[in-house]
Amino acid sequence: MNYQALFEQIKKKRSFLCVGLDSDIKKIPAHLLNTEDPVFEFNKAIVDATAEFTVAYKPNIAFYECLGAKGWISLEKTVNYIKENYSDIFLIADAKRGDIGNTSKMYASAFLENMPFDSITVAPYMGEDSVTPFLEYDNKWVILLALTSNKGAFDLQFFEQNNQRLFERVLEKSQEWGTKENMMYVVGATKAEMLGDIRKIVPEHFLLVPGVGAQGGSLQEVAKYGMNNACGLLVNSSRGIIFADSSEKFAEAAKEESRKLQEEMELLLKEKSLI
Ligand SMILES: O=c1ccn([C@@H]2O[C@H](COP(=O)(O)O)[C@@H](O)[C@H]2O)c(=O)[nH]1
Repeated sequence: MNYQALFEQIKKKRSFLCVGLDSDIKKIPAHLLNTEDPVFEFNKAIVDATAEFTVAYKPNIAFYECLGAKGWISLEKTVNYIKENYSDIFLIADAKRGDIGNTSKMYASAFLENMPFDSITVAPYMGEDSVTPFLEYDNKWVILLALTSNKGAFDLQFFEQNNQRLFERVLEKSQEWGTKENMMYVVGATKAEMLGDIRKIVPEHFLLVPGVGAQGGSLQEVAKYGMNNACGLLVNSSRGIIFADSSEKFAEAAKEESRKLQEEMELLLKEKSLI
């Protein structure tokens, strides 16, 4: 999916919601645990309930790889199900990979070639040769960690030299590697006040913004400082949607939570005259 197609999807759905499939086996409703593949059954129900309100899904790979081979099978079934049934939805592998070039190539092949992901999150700290192998695929995206939502972001990402903070250096330097057509950045919703500074460096790029919902970030603040003329935002909520309820009604609850976020997003898109 290219930049314009993603913006078209946002306008069509009146939403810039990304639902995070952090499908922790320990939190999956009990009645699903005696099915053959509880994680897949859970994801399928969540996807069917939320697809009308969302433009992207983001399985966090940790919740699958921790289950070994079984987890990889659940992940593969999930992403194939989404691509087969909701082909317009943007798929993000939240894998946070990046290694020497030779190894990054293998990670890129795993997620962008052998699985139908549109994008993968990548850690930038090994530099250009660790990132560019992910950029070799047409219509696929790298989502580079820039300013993360967690407390530990203050340990390194605000380190300043020559009046430039490390996350700003990441934003600036990486523009030599990719473009707004194949690179996005992760910026945590918990640091929405930094979005003004971030937009000075990357005014047009899409930003993947986790941290609303369970981490307490504000959707309104994110839109206020981060929205651009193509929306330029994919705002993720994982636990706040998928674990809104732990009973047999979990999918209805997820639908309701994603509907609420979509309705707020519709208002924000209207305020900016994008729809
Ligand atoms: O800075 C970051 C980068 C990634 N994440 C991931 O996003 C989701 C957030 O989940 P919630 O349940 O909505 O808090 C999760 O997969 C994180 O690993 C992030 O939160 N912050």
